[in-house]
Amino acid sequence: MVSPARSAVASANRIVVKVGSSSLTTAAGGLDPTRLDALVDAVSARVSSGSQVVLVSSGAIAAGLAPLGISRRPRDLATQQAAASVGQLTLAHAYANSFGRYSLTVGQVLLTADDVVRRAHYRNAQRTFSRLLALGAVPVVNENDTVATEEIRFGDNDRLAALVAHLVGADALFLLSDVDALYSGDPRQPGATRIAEVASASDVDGVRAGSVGASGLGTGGMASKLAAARLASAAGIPVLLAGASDAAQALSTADCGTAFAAGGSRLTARRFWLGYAADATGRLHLDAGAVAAVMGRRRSLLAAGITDVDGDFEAGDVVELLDPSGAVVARGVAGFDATELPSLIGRSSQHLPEDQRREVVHADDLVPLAR
Ligand SMILES: Nc1ncnc2c1ncn2[C@@H]1O[C@H](COP(=O)(O)OP(=O)(O)O)[C@@H](O)[C@H]1O
Ligand SMILES: N[C@@H](CCC(=O)OP(=O)(O)O)C(=O)O
Repeated sequence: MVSPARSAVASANRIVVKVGSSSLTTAAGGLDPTRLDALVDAVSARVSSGSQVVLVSSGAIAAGLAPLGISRRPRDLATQQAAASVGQLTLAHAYANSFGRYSLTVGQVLLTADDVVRRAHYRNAQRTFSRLLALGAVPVVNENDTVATEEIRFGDNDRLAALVAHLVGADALFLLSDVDALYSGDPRQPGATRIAEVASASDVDGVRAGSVGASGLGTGGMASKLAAARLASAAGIPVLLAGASDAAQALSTADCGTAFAAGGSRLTARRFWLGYAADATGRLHLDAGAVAAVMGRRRSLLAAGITDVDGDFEAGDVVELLDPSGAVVARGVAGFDATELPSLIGRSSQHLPEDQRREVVHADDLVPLAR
């Protein structure tokens, strides 16, 4: 029987397809036109069957290496940026030509983390995607590597793709890679078994996901794909993780790879931003009672349940909420400046001055995170 996640992915109307560097390049480095064309064939077939597709493509750095005479992926940011600057042009040109075979027009969208993290930018990006799709174009997205600094980088395109999937209101996310599915451990090691369905977060509890891919060209390996799949699933979007060489099958019938079910209902743009996209500037450490109240009973966080505070934040900033073991369990908007809290924490409301008897994080501004 086909799982609900798999049929949701197969019949999704608006989709985001992410492809990794290792699936677009030759062993010797540089873009592989045959593989790029095969991907475009599969995406174009999905478009012609009525879907709207946003393509998140890595490969700029990899594509820029050969023209610059560099033989291995550089480690320093400046050379990565130079390679991306050269390679992004090659990549965009290759997509424009390849989609042109189907009379499809592509639009290049290069995003920095700020475009997703800042609310005004987020809405601006939403408008751009919406208009591009309405006009029948295929948006081709990448991180704006040339200007992204270490501090503000998304870091990997798997996360970027999950964020874009929410941003455009996608019905499914496809993560296409050089491996055909999720395995219980790195498939390069003996004994790893293939996982076809992930119905809930606990299904991947025992999975060992490496952070370095086989090719050495991409970033993040399977660990970043798993994190992205969790993120999308938490946002209510089902995910198919499949081999890029199976793109035609993945995008038509979805009967390959690993299907991740959407967990829960779709978060509103604001709650998704709060929980997963915004930068957190501080941390509130909670006692066990406070964790149960905010996570289980969806209550506001009161000063009485906070044991410690760190970071330099102001009321209105986003902070992380940690359980007694130090794990981040939720995020929310602080109701106080960091400097006000040390004299309030651990005290119940009736013992606080009247003007400070309010929630530290209001329930409406608090997003429990998926495990
Ligand atoms: N549990 C796992 N399941 C599947 N692949 C894994 C796992 N752990 C590590 N890997 C490795 O992750 C690689 C995919 O990551 P990567 O090469 O960075 O992909 P991409 O370039 O598509 O983003 C696979 O080739 C595989 O060797
Ligand atoms: N933005 C970078 C890709 C970063 C990245 O996540 O790569 P990958 O792991 O191959 O998806 C580039 O275009 O080279």
